Amino acid sequence: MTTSKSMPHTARKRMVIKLGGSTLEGLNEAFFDNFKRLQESGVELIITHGGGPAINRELAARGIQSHTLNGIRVTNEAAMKVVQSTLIGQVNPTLVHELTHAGIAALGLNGFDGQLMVADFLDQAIYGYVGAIKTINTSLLEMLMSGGIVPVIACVGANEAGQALNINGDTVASEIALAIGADSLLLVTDVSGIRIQDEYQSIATPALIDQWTEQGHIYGGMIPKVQGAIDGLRAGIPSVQIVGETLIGTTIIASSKLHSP
Ligand SMILES: Nc1ncnc2c1ncn2[C@@H]1O[C@H](COP(=O)(O)OP(=O)(O)O)[C@@H](O)[C@H]1O
Ligand SMILES: CC(=O)N[C@@H](CCC(=O)OP(=O)(O)O)C(=O)O
Repeated sequence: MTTSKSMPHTARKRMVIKLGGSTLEGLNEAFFDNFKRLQESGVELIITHGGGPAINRELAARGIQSHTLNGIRVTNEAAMKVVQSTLIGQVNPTLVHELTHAGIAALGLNGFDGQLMVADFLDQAIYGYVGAIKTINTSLLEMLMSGGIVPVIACVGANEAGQALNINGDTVASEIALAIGADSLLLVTDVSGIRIQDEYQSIATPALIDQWTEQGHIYGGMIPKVQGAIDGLRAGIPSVQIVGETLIGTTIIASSKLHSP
């Protein structure tokens, strides 16, 4: 991905928080209050979100088949329309409303808005209408954050021809975090981190994650999450965590950090 890389930012901390579709419907006021407190303590926030369960419901209601490959939805033209209308038309405004209700100035966005996420087909023959991000309009995000507005980003990209492309929410989160030079990335999901043989792991390294994935302990929707986490970490995001609604979970650290004295 190339990106209109942001200028080095001020001393304010920046955090990207991705809310998984699996959690969105169960989040309460206390959860959103955490965000308000973070913002009040001077942290600049960007929220990104998925919406897998809501998309599944809409697809089922219309009798449209879809399946996933390594946690990525193989998206045909009909499914793409449903993904676009569900994420942008339903999930995003609901979340913006909840944040507004918690006293946070929030603005809903998707890849079309201000060319926020320009994408190409990832591999049309395999995945159909799935996008890979080419550029991110970081200036737009900078402008909003400097005005105290929290961007709330739906994971729909647009190609140069104006075709909507479906991008996994975890991928969007890590790419946005990288592009704006976030100090930390939080992937909030319906489990308290990575669970291996019934035990939640408080720490994971890329090497362990590779091993767990090969052994089949990490599968489905956890795959793009750990992939986004590792890619982000390797590209320079200082802290990446996969957490549940209590915001406690697995911290992923580079192996070198684990072994350094
Ligand atoms: N090792 C693992 N630890 C925890 N969850 C895992 C693991 N492997 C696969 N999963 C699955 O990943 C799911 C989270 O991914 P997903 O459903 O896509 O969530 P989200 O909507 O938050 O992105 C968990 O609910 C669980 O079913
Ligand atoms: C390409 C791809 O996989 N897109 C995802 C986008 C939504 C998403 O990521 O939602 P979660 O956060 O709930 O997983 C999908 O169609 O389900």
